This record gives sequence, C-alpha cells and structure tokens, in this order.
Amino acid sequence: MSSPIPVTILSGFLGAGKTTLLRHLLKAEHGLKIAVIENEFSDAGIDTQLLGDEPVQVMTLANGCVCCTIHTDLTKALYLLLERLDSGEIAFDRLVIECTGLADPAPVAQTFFIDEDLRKRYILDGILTLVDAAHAEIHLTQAIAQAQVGFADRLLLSKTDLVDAAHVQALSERLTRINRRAPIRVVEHGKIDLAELLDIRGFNLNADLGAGFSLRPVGKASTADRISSLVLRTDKPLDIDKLSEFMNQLLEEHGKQLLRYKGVLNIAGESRRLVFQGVLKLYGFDWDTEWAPDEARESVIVFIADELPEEKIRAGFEAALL
Ligand SMILES: Nc1nc2c(ncn2[C@@H]2O[C@H](COP(=O)(O)OP(=O)(O)OP(=O)(O)O)[C@@H](O)[C@H]2O)c(=O)[nH]1
Repeated sequence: MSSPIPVTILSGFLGAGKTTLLRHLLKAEHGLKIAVIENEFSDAGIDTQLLGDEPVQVMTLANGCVCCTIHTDLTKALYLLLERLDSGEIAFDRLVIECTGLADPAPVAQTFFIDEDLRKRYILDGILTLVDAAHAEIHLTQAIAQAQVGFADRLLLSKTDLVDAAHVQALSERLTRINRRAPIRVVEHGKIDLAELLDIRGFNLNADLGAGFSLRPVGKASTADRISSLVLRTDKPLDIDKLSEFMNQLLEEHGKQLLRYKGVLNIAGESRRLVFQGVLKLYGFDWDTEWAPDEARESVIVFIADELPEEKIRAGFEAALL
C-alpha cells in the first residue's frame, strides 16, 4: 500500500485570499501533483439532491494538478477522489482543502482522525490560516475567525500591501498571543514559497514545537481575545502518573476548549523525552529521542484554548512536578 496522501487544510475568514492562494498553487510550475478541493460541501445534503449524480467535479490541469469542486459532504468527496485515483482516472500525491470563510476547521481536521479507512489513505499535514491584514480587526471580533487562527500550524498574512509596517507588527503580536505555535508568513496576492505550505507535519508526534515557536514573552494585550495561548516550562522532572491524571481531568472538563496543545516533556526516571499533542479531545503521546547527556532537560508545553483555564492548567502542571 502506498504511503498516505498528505492533506493541508486552508482556512481563513471571508475574503482573506484563500482562492487567490489556491489559484496560484494550481497554476505554478512546481512539478507537484496537488489536488485541490474547493469547498462547496455541506452536510445538509440539499446540494447533492440538486446536483444529481455529479457531486464532485474534477478537472486535471496542464501542470498535473487536479481541481476538484465538491457539492457533497467532505467524507464522500474524499472517498470519491480515492476511487478515481485508484482507477487511474486522476493522479495526485497531495491534497489541499479550502474551507469556507465561516467554517471552523476542527470538523474538517477531525475527519482525518475519526474515519479508520480515510486514516489509512490520508494524513493530515497541517492547517494553514490566511489572515487579511487589512480587515483583521473586524474579522477577529468573530469567535470563528479567532478559532481559525488558534487551530493553525501556519498563519499567512495577506493584503499587507494595503497597510503600513506598524500595523503588520501590531497584528503579528496579537496573532502570536492567540497562537504561540504558528509561524507567521506574508503572502503577496497568493504568492508564497511552497515550502511554507506543504510538509509542515503539524500533527506528527515529534519534539518540534513549531518553526515559529519562541519562548520570548509576548507583550500584554490591549485587546482581550477569547482564544489565547499559554506556554509552561520547567526544568524539574514530571511525574508521569500525576501528569496523566491531570491531563485526563483537563480533557474531561475542558477538552472542547483546547484547540491545539503540544508538549515535549522531561519525565522522571526516563531517558527519552515524552511528546504529546492533541486537537480538542483527541490526543496522542509517544516516547521520542533520548535527552543528550549534557542537555538541559526542559519540559515545554503549549496550550491554545478558547477561554483558556489558565489557573487550572498552571496548578495541575505544578502538582505533577517532582
Ligand atoms: N491588495 C491585495 N488584495 C488581495 C491579496 N490577496 C487577495 N486579494 C484580493 O482579495 C479579494 C478576496 O480574495 P479571495 O481569494 O477571493 O478570498 P477568499 O478567502 O477565497 O474569499 P471567500 O471565498 O469569499 O471567503 C480578491 O479581490 C483578491 O484579489 C493581497 O495580498 N493584496
């Protein structure tokens, strides 16, 4: 069986530049076989009835990319694409899914964890969120726009040509407070280096906390956002039993609020680092590489959450220290 197809979710508020970026991706001569799903999908099923037998329209472009407009629910479309791939009708080795501007990327991401058969054939690589630099202030008053930022592995700033450098700087700081993990990159009318978009491995269990992750403290917020990040670090070893008890309880009580979380941890009596990461209530953990003999064994954990229960997280983490 061939290796799973990496999937990128492209999110961003209305008019943020998702289609512009995708057009660019579909036209460029990059030599990759990318399938793009443009998202007319709905769960209601109404579109499917109206459109009869053609819930998925697929077009292969000159550069080998595949453009796919779907009028059905995402799961069905993902299976249909696999059928056509397996029958040799189309060819692609990566997939990008455009979410509608008002969509929460979480259910789209969860599709790739929940469905066993889809999990064998697709692997979620990352969530990219476009942020319209010229309209971010208005967009970020909406909880859904903040959630799109909070879920992201990469934040892509569009329309920076319409604002000045100070505005971009202030916006970048605000976005960093919301999401401490995601690096921020500028996209000019859809133009951006492909390496910034693909093979991010945002959901892999590894010790990489994110390319943009910095432990630099961020300035105080002038606007209190609903979604925010909390970074905890310590050089004291953690007790694995207490830690897992705390995590279970936290997920039980606040799982729905925890958009993304990731930790690289120093566990008492263990020579390897423990890595864990999750999205909402779905999480996984694994042993990673050994700590080097001369390395400072520092545990770092980052939570991105809606109305983040900061005190509870701090107290639970503290109680798990030896
Ligand atoms: N000035 C400027 N305009 C941009 C840039 N990127 C996109 N646009 C414009 O912004 C408008 C919206 O872009 P789209 O790509 O349609 O945005 P979208 O996110 O797909 O929009 P929806 O699907 O409606 O949510 C278009 O008129 C684009 O030409 C940019 O970097 N600078």
